[in-house]
Amino acid sequence: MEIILSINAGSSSVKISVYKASGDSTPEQLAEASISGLTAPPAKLDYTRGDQKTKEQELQDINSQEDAFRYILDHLTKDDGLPELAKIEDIHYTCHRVVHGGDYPQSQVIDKNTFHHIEELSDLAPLHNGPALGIVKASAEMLPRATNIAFFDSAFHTTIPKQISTYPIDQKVAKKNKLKKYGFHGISYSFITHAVSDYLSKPKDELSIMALHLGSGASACCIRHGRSYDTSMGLTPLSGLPGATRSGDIDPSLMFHFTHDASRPSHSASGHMHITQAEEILNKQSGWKVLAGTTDFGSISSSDREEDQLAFDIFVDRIVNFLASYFVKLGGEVDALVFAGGIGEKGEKLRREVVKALECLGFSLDEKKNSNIGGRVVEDIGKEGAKFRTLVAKTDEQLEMARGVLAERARLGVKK
Ligand SMILES: Nc1ncnc2c1ncn2[C@@H]1O[C@H](COP(=O)(O)OP(=O)(O)O)[C@@H](O)[C@H]1O
Ligand SMILES: CC(=O)OP(=O)(O)O
Ligand SMILES: [Mg+2]
Repeated sequence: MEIILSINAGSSSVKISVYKASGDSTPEQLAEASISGLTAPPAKLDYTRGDQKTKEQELQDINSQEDAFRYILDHLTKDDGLPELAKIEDIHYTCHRVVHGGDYPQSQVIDKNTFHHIEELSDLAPLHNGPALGIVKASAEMLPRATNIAFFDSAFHTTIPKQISTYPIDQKVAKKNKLKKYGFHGISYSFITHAVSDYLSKPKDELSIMALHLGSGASACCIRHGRSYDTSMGLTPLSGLPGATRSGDIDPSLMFHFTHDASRPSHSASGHMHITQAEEILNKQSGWKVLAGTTDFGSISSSDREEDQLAFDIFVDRIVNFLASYFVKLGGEVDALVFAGGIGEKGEKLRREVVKALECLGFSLDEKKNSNIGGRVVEDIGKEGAKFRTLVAKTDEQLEMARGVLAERARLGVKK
């Protein structure tokens, strides 16, 4: 038996699942802990082990992804109901979600070389890779016997064709500085592709879907024949859809009119976090936080305040822009529109408004199904007789990574 710790560090949360695996069988989840609200303190802990559930326990002094990781590890090893993890040495593998993996098309065991390479990539995604590397370091120090494996959010998108991933800028500079569309949330899109392919009993390489991963960071993905063909995020997770604290797409020259200090280093620049004021403003001081004064899209959706409605309408408008474009890119051959991520899974009203906008294309919701999402991995919320399907998928990046370890031991060079 092997124990796998799967760590999903997001921009506002850290989710960690513990799995037990025998041989190459499907990993069995023993417990799941998540700390959310890192961008809107106090942070809150949710913990599930079997029937035991703790919800929204407020935590003090948890301010970063690394704090959250240390807290959860301590919580797991002290849980008497989790004898499999009584000793920290019992953990065989730690999977790390690393947002920016450059051109890595697959997961990698983290050794000195890969760590250094990921560190170099941090310049391209300083706000995302920094915290993940903090956790990798802490994990190497606290779990010296575990094998650390990095799973990249960008890997799923290495199939995007050149005409879509190339920015129309001087190609010498683009090549030298590795400036192109990478795309993110790929671990989630990979999970969604598997789950929908199973649900529809359609082989992955025949499956074409338009998927939305809507969480603190939000993105859309056009998946053609089981592979990423286009996605809304780009060089960094800033582009595309707006999010909890991110602007999403804007006119690039807007920043120079917003502040004269755009190119100055930001006060949160440190160590390998070289970030400018512009990056700080567009990544951390924009989106729902400044439009509506909250990063909780649930409360935005249920409010009739003018600023909340504006935030909500902006989101619907931007999502529809991408879906319309992806529908055309897929030549109308779409097996399903799929909602996922915290907002995609819980945002009943958002799903209703997005699908309403797509009615002209042949998507339609069943109101009852839309308001009664149960516990299944994939649920059909489309109206019977609609030309295209609409699904909700409970995405699980931790499980996707744990499965990846078991399925790819040989390539990764890790023993049973
Ligand atoms: N009932 C709800 N309706 C709409 N959105 C919700 C609801 N409950 C939570 N959310 C949103 O889900 C987001 C978290 O999504 P999640 O995918 O877990 O985020 P992360 O990007 O941190 O992984 C929260 O920021 C919140 O805005
Ligand atoms: C890539 C990205 O934006 O991740 P998250 O939604 O976790 O911030
Ligand atoms: Mg997430």
